[in-house]
Amino acid sequence: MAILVTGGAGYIGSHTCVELLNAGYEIVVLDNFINSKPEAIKRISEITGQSFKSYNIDLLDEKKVNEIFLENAIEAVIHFAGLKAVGESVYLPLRYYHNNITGTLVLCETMKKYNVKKLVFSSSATVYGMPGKFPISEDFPLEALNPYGRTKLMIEEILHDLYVSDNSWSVALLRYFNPIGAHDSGLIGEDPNGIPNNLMPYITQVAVGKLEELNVFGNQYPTKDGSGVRDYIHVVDLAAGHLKALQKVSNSTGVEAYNLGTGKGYSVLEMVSAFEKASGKKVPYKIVEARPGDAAVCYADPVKAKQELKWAAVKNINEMCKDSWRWQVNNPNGYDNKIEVFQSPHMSKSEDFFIKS
Ligand SMILES: O=c1ccn([C@@H]2O[C@H](COP(=O)(O)OP(=O)(O)O[C@H]3O[C@H](CO)[C@@H](O)[C@H](O)[C@H]3O)[C@@H](O)[C@H]2O)c(=O)[nH]1
Repeated sequence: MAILVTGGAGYIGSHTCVELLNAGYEIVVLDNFINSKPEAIKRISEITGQSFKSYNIDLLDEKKVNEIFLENAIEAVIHFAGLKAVGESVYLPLRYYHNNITGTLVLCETMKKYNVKKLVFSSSATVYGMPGKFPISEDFPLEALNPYGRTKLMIEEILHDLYVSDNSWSVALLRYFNPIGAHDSGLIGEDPNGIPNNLMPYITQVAVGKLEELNVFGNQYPTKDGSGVRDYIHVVDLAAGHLKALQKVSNSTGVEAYNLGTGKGYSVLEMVSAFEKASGKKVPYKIVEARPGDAAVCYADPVKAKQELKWAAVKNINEMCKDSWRWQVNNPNGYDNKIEVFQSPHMSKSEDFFIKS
């Protein structure tokens, strides 16, 4: 029996595949490689020393998705596949609704057809909108602020309806806070297209000399230093949370949402100094206007995941920064061309960050 991982070549998907293989699961990956690279698949095998089936298939292609279930004995699905850029979703709402919602409908229809009813869904803390108090627990009111967030919220609701229609389904809705970091091999990590939208890849690209300086979006928030506060979580901790959720859905029925965060908030300026300390690199920055739609503060109450999934994040901010940096230094162009030894003129402690061979 195998676990189907949709979007398994992506940032969180690839790290989860490594944890699944290391834990002895058989996996089958589906990815359309629109926002990911086939090289990630090779590297998952390189890290784990294991091979697995990977299909270059779009979830919208019902016939091909059906073939995966015909060819493999799928017992459960971890569903990462989806478009995820907030800003882009505002300009391309139909693309986001079609891809994320219809893709999920095709997946669930096929699962139903093959009597596979265990699903771990990649949701997001974005479903809390702009909460007024902290920490955020799973019973907070839900709200979407953009089409991307609305797709996550709508999919959560669709999965609830599915369970109401058939109580033999078992679904975990995992609401991620801010994943950063990378596998400590330096072989897989976040590989954004073009200029990064998110803080950590932006910081690492400044540190490696690809971007000139970081723009800190606002310093007038009601936070300790005026910059925005988020709950950053190591992607390997996040991946481990998926294995715990998989065990949970395998042994029960129902639909449950879980926050996957650390419960701690760090400001943008604290992240800059944590990164400088971990990497030995300076990160020049300037304060610019706040980004429209950004919350001042966002951090999780992770107690439900601890109690019900027996999961808690264990990696600290220093490990998150070190691992993000190692990935960036070893792969200055992401997966595009693997550079074994990268000599940055700015590097002070570079030997720490070369790919382990
Ligand atoms: O160049 C940058 C990028 C970000 N920030 C700030 O850094 C923090 C984190 O921003 P970012 O990394 O973009 O994450 P979020 O805006 O918190 O959004 C992430 O977290 C959400 C869930 O909470 C998800 O819905 C989104 O997809 C995901 O990108 C915020 O205070 C931003 O204002 C900067 O100051 N400069």
